[in-house]
Amino acid sequence: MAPRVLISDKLSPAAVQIFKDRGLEVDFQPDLGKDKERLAEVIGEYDGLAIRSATKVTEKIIANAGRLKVIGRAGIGVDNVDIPAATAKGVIVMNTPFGNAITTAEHAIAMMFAAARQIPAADASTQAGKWEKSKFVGTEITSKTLGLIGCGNIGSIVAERAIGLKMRVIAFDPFLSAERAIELGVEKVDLDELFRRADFITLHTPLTEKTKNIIDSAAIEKMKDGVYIINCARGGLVDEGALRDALDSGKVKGAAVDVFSSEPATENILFGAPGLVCTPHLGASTSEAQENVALQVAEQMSDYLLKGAVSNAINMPSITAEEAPILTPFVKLAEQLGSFAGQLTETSVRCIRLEYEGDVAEMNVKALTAAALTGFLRPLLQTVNMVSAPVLARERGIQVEDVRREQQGVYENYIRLTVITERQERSVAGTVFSDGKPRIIQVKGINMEAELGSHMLYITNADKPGFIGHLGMVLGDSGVNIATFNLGRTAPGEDAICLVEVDGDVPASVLDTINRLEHVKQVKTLVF
Ligand SMILES: NC(=O)c1ccc[n+]([C@@H]2O[C@H](COP(=O)([O-])OP(=O)(O)OC[C@H]3O[C@@H](n4cnc5c(N)ncnc54)[C@H](O)[C@@H]3O)[C@@H](O)[C@H]2O)c1
Ligand SMILES: O=C(O)CC[C@@H](O)C(=O)O
Repeated sequence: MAPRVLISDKLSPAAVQIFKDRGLEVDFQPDLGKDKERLAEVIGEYDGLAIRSATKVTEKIIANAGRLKVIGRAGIGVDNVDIPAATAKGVIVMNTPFGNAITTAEHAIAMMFAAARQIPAADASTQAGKWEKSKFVGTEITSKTLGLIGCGNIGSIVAERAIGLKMRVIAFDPFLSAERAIELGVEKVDLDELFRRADFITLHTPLTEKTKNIIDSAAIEKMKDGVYIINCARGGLVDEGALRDALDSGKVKGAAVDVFSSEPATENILFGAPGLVCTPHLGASTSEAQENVALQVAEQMSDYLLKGAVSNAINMPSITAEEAPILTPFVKLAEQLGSFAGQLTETSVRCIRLEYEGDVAEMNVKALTAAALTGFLRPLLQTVNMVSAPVLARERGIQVEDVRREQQGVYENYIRLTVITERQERSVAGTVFSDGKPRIIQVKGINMEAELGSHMLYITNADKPGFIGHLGMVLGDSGVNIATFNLGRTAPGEDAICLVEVDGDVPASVLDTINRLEHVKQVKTLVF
């Protein structure tokens, strides 16, 4: 059955066409996102949800989304999605980080001019027939200092444009490297210096605990008299009450605001303030940007739902469409190794170590580690997947390590998973042969070569004559058919392991009989 996608916001119809062309079923209901109750009722029918900013994907929506695999945000900010809830449910959240960056940067520049020259007020006055030339004396921007708070995708485009307009650009961004600053032609400064020197301040950060109210009354106090503030990033970065006071007093000469602490902002403390220019979150609203983000989100979601390729995900390592088929057998192996170890682990786990050797060490090991953790946690948590597993492991205090090495032994690719508990270390290793099938090649340091079937018997025993015959008789007498039989031992007469694939469940009474056979130390059924 083709995956089903719901578009619950006003996305460009280009997205609908892409989904259809890629063979997905798509429902385009551009106003559904605003109706939380209805969305919660229907979301269970979909594998994918494509949104802009009007749809709030809350914990409740996610709880009802039984088959949802991916949420695609046609835009940058994902603050309308409960990411922890999505991650815990194993739902990938992806955005389109570049599709609207130029358009939003252009809006910030337009808003800077609009505030500096009071264009909206002058327009309203002129169209009202007032011709108030002397009322609208503006501020020239050439040679002025523009202070950027946040110099990522959008901030750096704003910087380039502002430099083109002959402004001096200074930037505060803890993650901006000295080299990148030089490349952009911006001067990296600390926040206080930015407040002290900037004639215009523009914000381009996400809203986080650190950036919330980054411009408050104390910050405004440090700024030049007559400064201009532009916010086309997120409401909540600026304390609106403090900005209102500063506009009323004239400390801030103008402010251009596209985003508000509460949206849709049908009323706001800023409205009516002198020098204020507002737009209703229009930063990304050009036909070009909307087309870009819609096409991009539809391609990304289709790639994931159809091929397992992951790009621009907030909560999952990327997997390209090219690498997805190459990675598939290794994902299966990593998941099997995790599952094998998880089913044998009964005490609390301190650390899981993944060692990747040979060709596989060159692959996307983040994804493989996520697959191994998925397999490991599945015996405990049925709904875990590659998205939720790393977070769930962390929440359970499990330290996860991965190591990559060149080929060490005979296997061209080799993955070993070691579980370290309070009591012991247990390793299981595997490889993928050229037939694309994963094999278990080592258990607790004992070599063997086993393909895992859906039902396996794991037996540890002493390597003594007659044991295998007895085991075969117990299984045969109980009507349990053996599909494959794999053996390994440390040395003749020493510790041995049997991995037996059987056709179906082994009743508890049969396990009990095997357990009582001479030389058996442990017997367990494993399900894959
Ligand atoms: N108005 C709109 O319609 C619209 C459109 C697109 C994006 N946005 C918003 O614009 C913002 C920026 O988007 P972007 O694509 O440039 O994001 P980005 O991730 O490329 O850049 C954000 C920058 O902020 C920096 N940063 C993070 N914490 C910081 C802090 N405490 N102080 C200073 N800098 C900090 C990061 O290092 C990064 O360089 C986002 O909030 C996004 O949601 C708004
Ligand atoms: O979809 C929009 O119009 C706004 C998008 C913007 O806020 C973003 O973060 O990308």
